[in-house]
Amino acid sequence: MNNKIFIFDFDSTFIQVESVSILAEITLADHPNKANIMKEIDALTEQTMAGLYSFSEALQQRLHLFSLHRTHIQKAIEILKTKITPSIQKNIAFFKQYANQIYIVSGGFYEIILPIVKSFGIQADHVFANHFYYNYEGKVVGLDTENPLAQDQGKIKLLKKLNFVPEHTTIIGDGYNDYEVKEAGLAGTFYAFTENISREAVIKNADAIIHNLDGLFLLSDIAYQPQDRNKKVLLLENIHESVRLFFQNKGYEVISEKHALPENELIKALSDIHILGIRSKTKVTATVLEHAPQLEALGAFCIGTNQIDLPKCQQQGIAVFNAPYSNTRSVVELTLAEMILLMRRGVALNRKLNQGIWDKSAEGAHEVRGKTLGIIGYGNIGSQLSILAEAIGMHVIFYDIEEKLPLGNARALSSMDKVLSRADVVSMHVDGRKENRHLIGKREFESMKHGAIFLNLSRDSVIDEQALLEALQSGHVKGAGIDVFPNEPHQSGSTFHSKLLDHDNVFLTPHIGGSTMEAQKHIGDYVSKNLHSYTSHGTSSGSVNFPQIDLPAIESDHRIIHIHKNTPGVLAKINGLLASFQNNIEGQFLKTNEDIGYVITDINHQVKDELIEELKKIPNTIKVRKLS
Ligand SMILES: NC(=O)c1ccc[n+]([C@@H]2O[C@H](COP(=O)([O-])OP(=O)(O)OC[C@H]3O[C@@H](n4cnc5c(N)ncnc54)[C@H](O)[C@@H]3O)[C@@H](O)[C@H]2O)c1
Ligand SMILES: O=C(O)CC[C@@H](O)C(=O)O
Repeated sequence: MNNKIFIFDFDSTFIQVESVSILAEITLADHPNKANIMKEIDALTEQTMAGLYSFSEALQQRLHLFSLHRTHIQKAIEILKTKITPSIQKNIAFFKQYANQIYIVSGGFYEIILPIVKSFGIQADHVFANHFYYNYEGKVVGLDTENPLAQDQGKIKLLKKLNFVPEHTTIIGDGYNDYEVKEAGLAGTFYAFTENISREAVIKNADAIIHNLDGLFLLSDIAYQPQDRNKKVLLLENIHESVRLFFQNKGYEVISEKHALPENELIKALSDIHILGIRSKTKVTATVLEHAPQLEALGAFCIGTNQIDLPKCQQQGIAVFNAPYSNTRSVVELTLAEMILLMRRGVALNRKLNQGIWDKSAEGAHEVRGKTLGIIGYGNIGSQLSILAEAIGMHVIFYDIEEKLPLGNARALSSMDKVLSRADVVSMHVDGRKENRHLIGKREFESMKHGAIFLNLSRDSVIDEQALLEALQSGHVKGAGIDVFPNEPHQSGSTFHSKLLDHDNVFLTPHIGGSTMEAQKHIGDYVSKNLHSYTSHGTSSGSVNFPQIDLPAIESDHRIIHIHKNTPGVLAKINGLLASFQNNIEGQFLKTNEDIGYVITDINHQVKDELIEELKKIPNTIKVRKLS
């Protein structure tokens, strides 16, 4: 329908909330009477939106209840960008496809609305709203009252000026003033939009009630195909709640489980999943991946990715993301705590006291100050531990297979054996690569100082548990702190077995090095943002197995992703096909690694399904996706 005009309201329609309430929340943050003022503001909004009170008076009254500055407006924009109505966010492609026919008409504020709707392809001259006046200090001193939208019946006055053909005009909103446009004969259709709020006075007058944007697509004769209506996310292992909300707000369908799934169940669960989120427990094997036909991206909501078959992911064009630093500090803090506790024979004394035995003695208890800490693996965790250990008076020596800058007074030694033989405390912080399996076994424990403390908060495979047990039993190793185990249970609350249970100076924790509220929230934010950027814009930065391309959100172009085996000539074939479909390339980005090539192409036409099918037929193609 080329001549159709869609007019969208902004507050509580395009976004989930009223921007005036967010502005008030920000400016009144420390105000002693905040709660009452907010109530007054919300009541005024409600009465106006239900058509019971003068719009212009309510607008002025609300703005007088708090004092607004330019900086508050910037802050509000950042908050409101995260509060876009889910079905609107999900259908960004609709706004881009129909950008010339979509208008925003709002009693809200132009300066807030424009930066938000711009990324949906809506142009500045299609946005109508109020404008602030500022003084020289950036303080808001009023509104442009000449603007019809600052006045009563403002939308009607504006629509008269715009002079659209009423029969071709549909207005979509949650307020009585949206309905009034239809009542005045300026729009042929009014849809009450109830995804965020439903008002009796508004819905009873509507041509139809639409609970989300899908309603509009059903009722209007438009050729838009919602694209990610069926995009599904599976989150396992109790990933932070904010991740589920993030994806739901972006319009994905989310399934969230507290535990890991064994291979056979994972295979069943993945049949229609586009994004999988796991932590360290879920084993994503080649067999699992072969049964995940829709999988586009995989998020390890942790540091380690050794539980994932990364080469197989690459072969199947599945991008993998992790959070390389978000729980680093949490692991370091626990390591320090364990080190101190074990140096004081804390486990044994605590156990005795719990049995009712008072054993007040300094025997075998030492300060960590002045002792030597040997770190194996001086990566993110190892190097941060080094700094904090020095701060409490330890000497630090370390070994890493790669050349690393020693921080503070730490000293790099030329072999692991040298570190093991000189350290009072040995702490493992290597990654879980295959070559590190049983890096520490009988010989290595024997080469440690008599009475050393040993810590492993890295990966279970790194040590030979039986050898550790023997070293503890012989007293050669005085104490151990272990956070990672072979055969960790899939689910919290399960029974756990280990050779190391019930030992007097062994401090065991259920793989919680990174499990703090702070770390889990940071991990959640970081990985989910990267997963969404990848599936919606093609941005691969932060991926551990894909060539890194960092791109802005798709503006007005149509974007195609092509993933192929890294062989010569594929790009030429892609471009040949694009030309044969009469597409003009507006931007193209190619990066390769040893195995794959990753091409992102923005073209000037809507991407045809036939083109995608032809692109898939290019030899060595792994995956093709159209993004808008
Ligand atoms: N317990 C937990 O909850 C928890 C939380 C986070 C991370 N981890 C684990 O901790 C480990 C370290 O994490 P990170 O973020 O510091 O990783 P990182 O990749 O930054 O550092 C690992 C370092 O180990 C070095 N290394 C690898 N093999 C080695 C070897 N054989 N000898 C010496 N050095 C070697 C690497 O060169 C690298 O510098 C990882 O195994 C990670 O999975 C555990
Ligand atoms: O939280 C987890 O499951 C894993 C923690 C840790 O081992 C990591 O790799 O980040």
